Amino acid sequence: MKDLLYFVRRFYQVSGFKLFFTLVMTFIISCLDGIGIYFIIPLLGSIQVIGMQSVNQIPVVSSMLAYMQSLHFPVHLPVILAIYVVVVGGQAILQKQQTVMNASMMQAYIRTLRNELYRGLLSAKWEFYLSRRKSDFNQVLADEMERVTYAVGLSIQMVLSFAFTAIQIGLACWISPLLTAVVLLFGGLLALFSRKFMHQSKRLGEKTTELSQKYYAGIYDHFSGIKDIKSNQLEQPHIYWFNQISRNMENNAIQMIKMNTTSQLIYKLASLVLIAGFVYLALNVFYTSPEQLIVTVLILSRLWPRFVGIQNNFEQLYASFSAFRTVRELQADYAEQKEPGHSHGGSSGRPEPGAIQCTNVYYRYNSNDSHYALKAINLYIPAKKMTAIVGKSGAGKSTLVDLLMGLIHPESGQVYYAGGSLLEEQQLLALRSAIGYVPQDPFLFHDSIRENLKLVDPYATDRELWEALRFSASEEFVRNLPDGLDTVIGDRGIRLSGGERQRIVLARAILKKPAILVLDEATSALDSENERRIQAALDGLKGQMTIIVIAHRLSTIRHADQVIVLEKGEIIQQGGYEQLAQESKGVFKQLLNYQTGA
Ligand SMILES: Nc1ncnc2c1ncn2[C@@H]1O[C@H](COP(=O)(O)OP(=O)(O)OP(=O)(O)O)[C@@H](O)[C@H]1O
Repeated sequence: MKDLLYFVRRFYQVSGFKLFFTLVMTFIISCLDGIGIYFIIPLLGSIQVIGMQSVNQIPVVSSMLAYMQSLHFPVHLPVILAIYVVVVGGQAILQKQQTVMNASMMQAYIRTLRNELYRGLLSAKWEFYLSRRKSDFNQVLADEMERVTYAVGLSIQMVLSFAFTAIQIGLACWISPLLTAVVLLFGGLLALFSRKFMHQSKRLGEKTTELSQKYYAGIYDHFSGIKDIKSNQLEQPHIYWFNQISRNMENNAIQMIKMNTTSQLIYKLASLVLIAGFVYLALNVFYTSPEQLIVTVLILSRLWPRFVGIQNNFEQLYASFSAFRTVRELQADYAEQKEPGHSHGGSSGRPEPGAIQCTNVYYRYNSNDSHYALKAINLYIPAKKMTAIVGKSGAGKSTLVDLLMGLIHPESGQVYYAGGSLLEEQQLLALRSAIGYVPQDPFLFHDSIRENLKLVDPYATDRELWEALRFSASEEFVRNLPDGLDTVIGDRGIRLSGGERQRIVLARAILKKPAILVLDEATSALDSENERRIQAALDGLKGQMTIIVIAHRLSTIRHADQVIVLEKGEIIQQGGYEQLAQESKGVFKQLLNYQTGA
């Protein structure tokens, strides 16, 4: 309920006066609806279905007719028909306007919620993404947001429904207090009975969330690993999985419909019993006149659907509780793990390009785990020099680089940047703007090479783009592509080879003119000729920017100013390439021997 109130409050904040306007409009529509209905009574009187005498005895109607007569309005069939047409027609026109307005309000609301959620998700720390399924973000942004918006619309409708029901109960009381009391009593008894349906709705709603999360996660995984699936002929188990989950979703939806229709059926049957009971009692016990009986049934037929509607809305609202909870939990999670710079709106100033120093840094991915990915790291990375990080697989190289880029934060120990100062929180984003990063598995968007490059500098000229491509030894192959810079490279750059992707991402990093260039196995997919060309280009950058390279192939770091050797998260060797190569023992020598075949 607390979550629902939060979303209703946000709706009020987003919609402002429009909400007020739509409430007023709904009130007018409802009044017109009521007038339209009660006008049927004099209409029946004028065509002599019931006597005009009886019509005048019905309180609301007699007041309406008296008012018309005071305005010198003749109460004849054509006049009554004309008023009826104007009232019901006016109601239909307003209803149409209100539907459009409601839809635009709901669309603005879902857009605002989605924007907030998306911005929030992007402002979280790196660690936040490590512990979550990315498909859950899709699921929340698409399905859960729809359910939340629908339920908020529903709850506002329910408030209005309550108000109209109250008005109608008032009118009904005026006409027949006893009858209204009996209807209310009956409605109250059924509301108690329907608690069972609410719980069932809530449970089915939770199942909907669970199944939809599984569905999104499965599809995301399958299409991310489609190459493995195809090459290992694993289509059948995946098709089977998809069939199963689709069937479960279908069953859940059918159960929901069955439950809704069962509750509606019970209400309908109850209304039949109620009306039959009334007719019987009215005619045989109270000897009511046929006119009174018609009016009685008319009131019942107006009030009862309102009870059923409110009941049905409650069921649907309960089914949406799981969506409220999922969104709120995600919001709370990313708010708690917000990256410091984002909370200050970031800083446009770059921290001075320069050295990085770590003193006694410890880091582990899980605080319950005894395994530290980095231990007692004491390290100095000089400005505008090339530092290489080597070590066996799992030694902690990528973790160390993530730490240097401020993606993860030490559990203990400190990281100093630039002129020996501890990075201020609001400078974190400025640090990132000074970093050019080329990862092991480079990511490119489904767009042209030009747009992929321009991501880091939207104002880059074609000359600058070609310069960056030349630097990363990509000029030749890009010129040979059918549309050159405008060639669309497919999802994640699938239409390029691994080496071509690496070179484009390197060109992108260079285009950013970074103060610190980080290459995480960035040349692993290159042939020796291209690798040699990039090596030469990187050598040319020494003295212009700080370069940090992770490399498995030791030939690529021959010209590094400093080599750091990691093992099990600790620095076990440190020094110049030649110096480490000349040591007779040690991990570096071992790695070198493996690679030279010695
Ligand atoms: N997201 C994570 N959650 C938990 N543990 C992790 C995570 N990422 C890495 N690790 C662990 O941290 C340690 C260091 O991993 P890291 O990726 O830094 O090694 P690496 O030297 O870069 O390896 P490689 O050369 O294979 O890329 C490993 O034991 C790894 O299992």
